[in-house]
Amino acid sequence: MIIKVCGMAEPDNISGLLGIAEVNWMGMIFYPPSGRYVPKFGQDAAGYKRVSLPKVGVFVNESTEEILRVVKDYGLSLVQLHGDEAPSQLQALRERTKVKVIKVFRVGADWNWKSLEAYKDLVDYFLFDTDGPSYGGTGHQFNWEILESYPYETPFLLSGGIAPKDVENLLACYKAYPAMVGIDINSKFEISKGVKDLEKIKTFTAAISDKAATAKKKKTNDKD
Ligand SMILES: O=C(O)c1ccccc1NCC(=O)[C@H](O)[C@H](O)COP(=O)(O)O
Repeated sequence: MIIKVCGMAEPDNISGLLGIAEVNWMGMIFYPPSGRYVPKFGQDAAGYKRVSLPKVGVFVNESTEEILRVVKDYGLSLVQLHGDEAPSQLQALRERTKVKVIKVFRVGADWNWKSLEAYKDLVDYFLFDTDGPSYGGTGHQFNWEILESYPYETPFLLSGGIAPKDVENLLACYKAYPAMVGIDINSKFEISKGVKDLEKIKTFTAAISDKAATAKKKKTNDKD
C-alpha cells in the first residue's frame, strides 16, 4: 500500500519523517492560501530538493509553466492537481514532463463517476478527497462505500480526514476495492499546519503496512 504523508513543510519535521520506513511519498503544498504552503517555511527549494523521499507537489488551478518550474526547482517526482484543472492541462503536462500525475476529485453529495471519464487516460493515479468549502486538508471523510461502484482500472489513493483510528476500515477498503493502491494522510496527524506528529505517523504506518502486505497477497491471489 502506498502511504503518502501530505502537507509536509518544516525542514526538521521532514528529516524526522525520513526515519519512518513505511512512508512512501511526501506531499508538499504549493497553494499560497494554505497554511501548509511550503515557501512560507523559509527553506530554499534546493534544501527540499535534497530530500530523498519521492515528493508530490500539490497544486490548485496553477499554470503549467509554474508547475514545471516547481517540479524542477524542488525535484518533484509527482504532481497532484487538486483544483478544477482541465484535461488539456494534463495533456500539456504529459507532453512536457515525465513526472507522474495524480488528479484529485473531491467527493460530495452529488457525486458522479462520469466526471473522471475525460481524465482516465491522462493520469497515473486518481485521488479521492472530501468536498468542502476549501480545496483540501479539510479533515473530513466522505462515504467510502461510494468506491464500491468505481468503474475504472486506473489506480487510486483514498484521502480525506483519515485518522489513526481508521486502520481497520482502510484495510477493509484496500481488500475490497481492486484499484485502490494507497492512502493519503494529513490534518489528523498534525501538531500545527505543515508540522506532523511523527510518533502518531510511526504507530499508524507500522500497523497498517503490516496488515496491508497480507491483504495485498490475498488481493493478488483473488485476481489469479
Ligand atoms: O492540505 C492543504 O492545505 C491543501 C490545500 C489545498 C489543496 C490540497 C491540500 N491538501 C492536499 C492533500 O492531499 C490532503 O492530504 C487531502 O486533502 C486530505 O487532507 P485531510 O482531510 O486533512 O486528511
